[in-house]
Amino acid sequence: MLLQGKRVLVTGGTHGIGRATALMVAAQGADVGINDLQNGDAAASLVQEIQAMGRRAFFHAGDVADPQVATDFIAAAVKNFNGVDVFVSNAGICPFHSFLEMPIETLRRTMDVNLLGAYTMCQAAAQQMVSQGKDSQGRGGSIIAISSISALVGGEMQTHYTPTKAGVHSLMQSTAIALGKYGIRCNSVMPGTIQTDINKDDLSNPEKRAYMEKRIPLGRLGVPEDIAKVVVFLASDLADYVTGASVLADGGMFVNLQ
Ligand SMILES: C[C@@H]1O[C@H](O)[C@H](O)[C@H](O)[C@H]1O
Repeated sequence: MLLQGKRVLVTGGTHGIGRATALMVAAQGADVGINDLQNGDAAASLVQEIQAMGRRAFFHAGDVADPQVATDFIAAAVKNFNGVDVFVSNAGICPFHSFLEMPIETLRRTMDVNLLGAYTMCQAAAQQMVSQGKDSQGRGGSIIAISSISALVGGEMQTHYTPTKAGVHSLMQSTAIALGKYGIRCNSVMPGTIQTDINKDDLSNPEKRAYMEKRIPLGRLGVPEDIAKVVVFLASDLADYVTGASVLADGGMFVNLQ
């Protein structure tokens, strides 16, 4: 069990990469706090599934774009678990849209959820981790932000999205420096094209799907568990000397020029 007794929080945790992460960290021995926009069947069944593994779990509804939700989510972690050891900033949106006609509302919403939300959530988690102090091995906590291959490359219909993913990657580089003295590690994961709700419509176009699959040396689109495994590594003591890093998990898509 790589995460025995660790207290892990996940945003955007009731579906896709977030859900797979919540289940996999629980399977590795962690207690899990989940945040997502709405409470509902997905949240309730996830909490039940984790409790059925013998772990503690709670759900906290709220929009990450609202900084107050960050404060409240951490307060809920203190109430339920007496603190936090691992924070996974996963909540994100990608409403594909052309650049020239991009509505300001779509741009603002994408920036507020993907970057402002990641910033305020990671800051609130770090403030709590600093107040908890280091453990006997000098560990102060692990913050993991879900960035993307799109932090490194562009997307015609993602001009509002790719800057936020580059921003999340950069945020982890700077917080790694700011928080190293507290024994807190900060890293990003860069998923490639992972089949989730976020791109279901986009990949329902057979040409687009075939084009993306052809770009992947491992020959398949990713699944949420492919990313959850990387999160478990970065959350675990196996990554004790890993901070300020970014892990591409894209089946080789990024390097595949020719
Ligand atoms: C929505 C999703 O976002 C990812 O970051 C990457 O850009 C994928 O290709 C896209 O399908």
